[in-house]
Amino acid sequence: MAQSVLLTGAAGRVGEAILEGLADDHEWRLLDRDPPTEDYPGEFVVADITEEETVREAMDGIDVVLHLAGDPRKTAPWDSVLTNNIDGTQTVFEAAVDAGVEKVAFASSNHAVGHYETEERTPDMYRADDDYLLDGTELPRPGNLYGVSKVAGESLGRYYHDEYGISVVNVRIGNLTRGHPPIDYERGQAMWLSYRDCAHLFDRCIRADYEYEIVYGISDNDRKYYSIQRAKEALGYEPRDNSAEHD
Ligand SMILES: NC(=O)C1=CN([C@@H]2O[C@H](COP(=O)(O)OP(=O)(O)OC[C@H]3O[C@@H](n4cnc5c(N)ncnc54)[C@H](O)[C@@H]3O)[C@@H](O)[C@H]2O)C=CC1
Ligand SMILES: O=C1O[C@H](COP(=O)(O)O)[C@@H](O)[C@H](O)[C@H]1O
Repeated sequence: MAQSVLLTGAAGRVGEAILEGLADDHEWRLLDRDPPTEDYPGEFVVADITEEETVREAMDGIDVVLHLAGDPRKTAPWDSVLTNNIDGTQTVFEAAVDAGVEKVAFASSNHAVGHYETEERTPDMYRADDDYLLDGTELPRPGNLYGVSKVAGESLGRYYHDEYGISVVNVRIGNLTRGHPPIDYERGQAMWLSYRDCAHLFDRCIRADYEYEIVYGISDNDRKYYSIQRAKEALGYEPRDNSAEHD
């Protein structure tokens, strides 16, 4: 069944992948501080996610929020992640709960666990014959301040779920690229997320029933150090791509 979905950060790359795959499948309200540069489905709200009143208005009639808006740079400075990623995410959750939204899918990141990639483990853990695997039950171990902001977003989701019952899924996205995996970059190949698997994964976030989840958002790569088992079990994720098929 089609759902009424608010997509924040709609003008970005992940938003592009989602809309390419799902434009006709749901009723869309798109939000971004940048105006659209291409055709888009539904309506488009040009706003900053830290503008509380506008975010509240954008929640009206919404079933599911896909919250992507934020500073995606792994080198992002603290003032930017504090404003855009932490304060903005709190504004989105607060407005979602008050509006009676059923589910929020939060774009978390591999960088929430970046410091598991120790000198001793790398580069072996990026290779298919290594069995090191993170499954989402491990404690966060952010690799930079951007990663800290993603852990904060996951924690905000935990609080809003436990306090108000809203369903929350945190998708620790790997490395999204169009068409083929990153070239000459073993780490990026191990955490590749194709455009069509990205759209399918967020479709499952919209449609599946869950309480509070942390899943890894990568394709079914032969080389992987993130498990996709929880995404399969909790969401019904069935990826079709594999970075090893692009060598
Ligand atoms: N692209 C990737 O491989 C990965 C992306 N992510 C996360 O996914 C989300 C989307 O990332 P991308 O699409 O790659 O980044 P992007 O930079 O292409 O898109 C982000 C969008 O959010 C908007 N935005 C940023 N701050 C905003 C604010 N305060 N108010 C309203 N809009 C705002 C920007 O205008 C931009 O259109 C981010 O939260 C990022 O951290 C996580 C892991 C990997
Ligand atoms: O969280 C993110 O991760 C991806 C992949 O990380 P990288 O260390 O391989 O660059 C990155 O491309 C994206 O911009 C970022 O938001």
